[in-house]
Amino acid sequence: MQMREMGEFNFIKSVADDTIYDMSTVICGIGDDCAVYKAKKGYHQLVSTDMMVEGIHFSSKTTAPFDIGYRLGTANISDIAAMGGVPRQVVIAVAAPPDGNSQRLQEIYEGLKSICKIHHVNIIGGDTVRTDGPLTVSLTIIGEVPEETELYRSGAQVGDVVGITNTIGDSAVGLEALLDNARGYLHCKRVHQRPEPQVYLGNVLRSLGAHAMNDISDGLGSELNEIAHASGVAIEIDETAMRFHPEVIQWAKKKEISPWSFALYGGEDFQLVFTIPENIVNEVSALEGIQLIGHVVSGAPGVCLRTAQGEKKIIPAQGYNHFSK
Ligand SMILES: Nc1ncnc2c1ncn2[C@@H]1O[C@H](COP(=O)(O)OP(=O)(O)OP(=O)(O)O)[C@@H](O)[C@H]1O
Ligand SMILES: Cc1ncc(C[n+]2csc(CCOP(=O)(O)O)c2C)c(N)n1
Ligand SMILES: [Mg+2]
Ligand SMILES: [Mg+2]
Ligand SMILES: [Mg+2]
Repeated sequence: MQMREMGEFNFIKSVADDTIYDMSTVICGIGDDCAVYKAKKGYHQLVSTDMMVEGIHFSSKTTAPFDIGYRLGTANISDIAAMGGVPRQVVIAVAAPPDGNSQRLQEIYEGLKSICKIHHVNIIGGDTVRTDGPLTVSLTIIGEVPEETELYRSGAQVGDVVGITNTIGDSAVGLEALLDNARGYLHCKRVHQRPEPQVYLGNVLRSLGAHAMNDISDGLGSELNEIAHASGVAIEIDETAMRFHPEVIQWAKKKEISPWSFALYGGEDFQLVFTIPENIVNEVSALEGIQLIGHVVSGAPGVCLRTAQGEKKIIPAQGYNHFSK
């Protein structure tokens, strides 16, 4: 059924059930002028918002409707993870073309509900409007973190070790493989379509005493530069320390480019990049899904890659930029 046949209020009704996955915090969900939730004493509230636009963040070639909702959830949950927090509540806004299929939107909600269920995040409200432009979905998320323990981009200190969670560049390879109709590359395609936010590792890193953290949405080059500039430090990444997923290496070889270009400038991995003091390096490196890849050093704020031959190459802040292409 087209959205114009279904109408705004029937659409809202059709997506409003099965949206609360942690009853203990919600006083009023979908249905009134505002949602009402309980904030926990002794915690800071975290708020962030990220949207997805058809043709920019997804297309019918790259992303099924379910996965649009899933990735929208991940992009937002990931920002809470990047502060060391726990995600709690979301509100979603939808701008839909009137001749669009309501079933497709309901599938987007199924994807969003699926990732929210995993992380016990409640969908407590939203907004629905018509647009003559592309389908646009926007999510605002609320999370919490024990007060004064949240991790900022500005916390890196000279002497810290730099790490990431899991592997990166995977999503960008997945996107290229999907756009090229390449066979295989199932891991990378999966990461592009259903990335997993790193809430658990973000919280473990915070409780162990990490100094700074950021999530990788635009590319490691961009995120590391954000940490370096916010903290007023220089960051050196060791070229030989990074382990890439075998599919990333295989794709990079096929395209005759370095796997680093996917990791540094690809984006949408939704892994975490962080800095930790020397005294917790052993504990952190014993965690599953952690790679230590560099150091925080003194010097003018910026990021460089130390090559196997000992050369220093500057890593520019050149991740994905919506207005640079
Ligand atoms: N249009 C805007 N108006 C006000 N603040 C904004 C706007 N766009 C972004 N911001 C703020 O700018 C900061 C950086 O936003 P950005 O979207 O780059 O966050 P990010 O998590 O690093 O990246 P991504 O969007 O890729 O997840 C955040 O504090 C965000 O709230
Ligand atoms: C069809 C299609 N083409 C290109 C891309 C790549 N892409 C779009 S937005 C973005 C950065 C994160 O965005 P934001 O900063 O808004 O969080 C990236 C890497 C894609 N996902 N789908
Ligand atoms: Mg953003
Ligand atoms: Mg972020
Ligand atoms: Mg974000």
